[in-house]
Amino acid sequence: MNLDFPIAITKMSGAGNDFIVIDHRRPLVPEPLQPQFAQLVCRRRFSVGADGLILIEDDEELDFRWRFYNSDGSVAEMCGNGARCAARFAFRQGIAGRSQRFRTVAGVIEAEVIGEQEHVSVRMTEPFGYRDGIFINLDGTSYEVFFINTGVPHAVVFVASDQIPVREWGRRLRFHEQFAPAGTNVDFVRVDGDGALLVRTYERGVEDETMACGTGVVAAALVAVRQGLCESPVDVTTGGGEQLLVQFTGEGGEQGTDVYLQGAARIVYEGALSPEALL
Ligand SMILES: N[C@H](CCC[C@H](N)C(=O)O)C(=O)O
Repeated sequence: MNLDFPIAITKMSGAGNDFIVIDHRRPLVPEPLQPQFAQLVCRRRFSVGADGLILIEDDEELDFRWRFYNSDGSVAEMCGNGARCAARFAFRQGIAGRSQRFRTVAGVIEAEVIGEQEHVSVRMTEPFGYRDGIFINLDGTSYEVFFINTGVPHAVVFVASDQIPVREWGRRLRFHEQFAPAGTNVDFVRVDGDGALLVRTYERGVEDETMACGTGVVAAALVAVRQGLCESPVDVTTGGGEQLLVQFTGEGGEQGTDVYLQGAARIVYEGALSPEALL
């Protein structure tokens, strides 16, 4: 790919959901090449490796806008963990202050960079499209599957144990006709006695389990509250073992409003891509 190397990148981790973030206010990768660029740089072991690519760009009225690509090169409307990382990056680069507003395909995201502990809180887009009463057989047992869009589509399944075949069951639901043609992310949720959640997620566009999914833990919390299984604020342990906090007003489901996601957004390293990162 004939680009203007070296290309400065920042590798970030939002609770184990990892991203390559690039200051793209000076266009470096032509738009038609961006999906392929995302696939190549997100390829683990052969390149940087990540669940997604975030390009930060100027916006006429907001602090910035972003382009978000999954590791398979597909564009996603929103990414909760990626939004937290983008806000931390923008603050560190002087692109925005601690309180920020930026544009995504799903809508305008408000973010707050909190203190020095690398924590960021983002206000999510209003959830919509809540569905229940979908029963799907997974292991000889019929599970009720809930659906809600928290910026991207999510199917939510409550399980008694988190020791389940996330990749196998996740793929079956991700491609299930109930969620065609857009497909969906899939969240497997165990509710603890104290009303905390453990959430393991199969992500559309990564096509594997990720260590955390921000819109996924929000979907899980909204459905769990709607089902009377817990109350906001909801502590969530993610598949990678890190903690995220979801809080909102209202009864959950798509009646959840003022939805916030908070957690760490870590800067892992800063570096520069060489042309060999795209072979
Ligand atoms: N893979 C998702 C987008 C990223 C969501 C996830 N990483 C998050 O933190 O919300 C999709 O294509 O719908």
